[in-house]
Amino acid sequence: MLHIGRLHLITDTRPGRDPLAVVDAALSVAGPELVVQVRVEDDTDDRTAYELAVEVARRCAAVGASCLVNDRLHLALAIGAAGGHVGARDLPVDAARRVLGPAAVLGATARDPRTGTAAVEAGASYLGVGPCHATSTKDGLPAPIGPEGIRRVASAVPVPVIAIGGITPERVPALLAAGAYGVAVVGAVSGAADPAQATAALLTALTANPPPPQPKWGTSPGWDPRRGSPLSGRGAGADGW
Ligand SMILES: Cc1ncc(COP(=O)(O)OP(=O)(O)O)c(N)n1
Ligand SMILES: Cc1nc(C(=O)O)sc1CCOP(=O)(O)O
Ligand SMILES: [Mg+2]
Repeated sequence: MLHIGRLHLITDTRPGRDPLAVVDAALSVAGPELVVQVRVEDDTDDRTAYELAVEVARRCAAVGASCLVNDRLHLALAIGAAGGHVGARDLPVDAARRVLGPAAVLGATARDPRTGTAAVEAGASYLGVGPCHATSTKDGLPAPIGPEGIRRVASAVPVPVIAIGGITPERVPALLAAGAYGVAVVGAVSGAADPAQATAALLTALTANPPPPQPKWGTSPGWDPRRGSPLSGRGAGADGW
């Protein structure tokens, strides 16, 4: 089974931010424990996104941390990232899996058990589930689902759940108790006066609350290349798999 880190730092590329300085600070504290997800604004051109992703991947590689790319899977492939993350308006999970291949980490956004189960069946390695709490980082999200929303999804799927949206160290214990394996943050680190100290506080909250053993994760169907492509006419159920 793939190893997936428990603390995901998502880059903040809004005007006035310095995503690489924040990544450097977080990596200096978390090292290989950290997953950095490269996420850029929708109107950022691919060249700019690529240049940021190259720098993030280089920094991650230097300390053994993982780098994922949000949405733009061609960039994930181009920079040799560990994988990518997709949501409802991105490539469907099965298509994303075909792009990235069977060995990659593939995250998918889910807000309820039905979507989460479908994403796992389609090949997701982990689920990003939220928004757990109100966030000022992203507009247009549905109402927060809280720890109870995490519990509903986590109890339904055989893959790690990464809680997202308004995460702070103080909120971590309730989310882990609800079944989250880890957390993804933007503002808690990027908006902090001291991003290194903020990273340390999140790591402390996570390690003080280790996840319970999850034998069910080993049973995840993950991605089965025998499913073929929708374009090939082959697929789960079509010939009895
Ligand atoms: C860990 C994690 N969870 C959820 C998301 C959100 O992805 P998505 O719904 O595709 O929205 P955008 O981030 O693309 O705006 C995420 N990126 N990471
Ligand atoms: C990018 C993103 N996706 C979300 C979702 O719920 O799908 S919440 C979110 C932003 C998270 O930022 P912060 O840690 O500052 O709240
Ligand atoms: Mg997306």
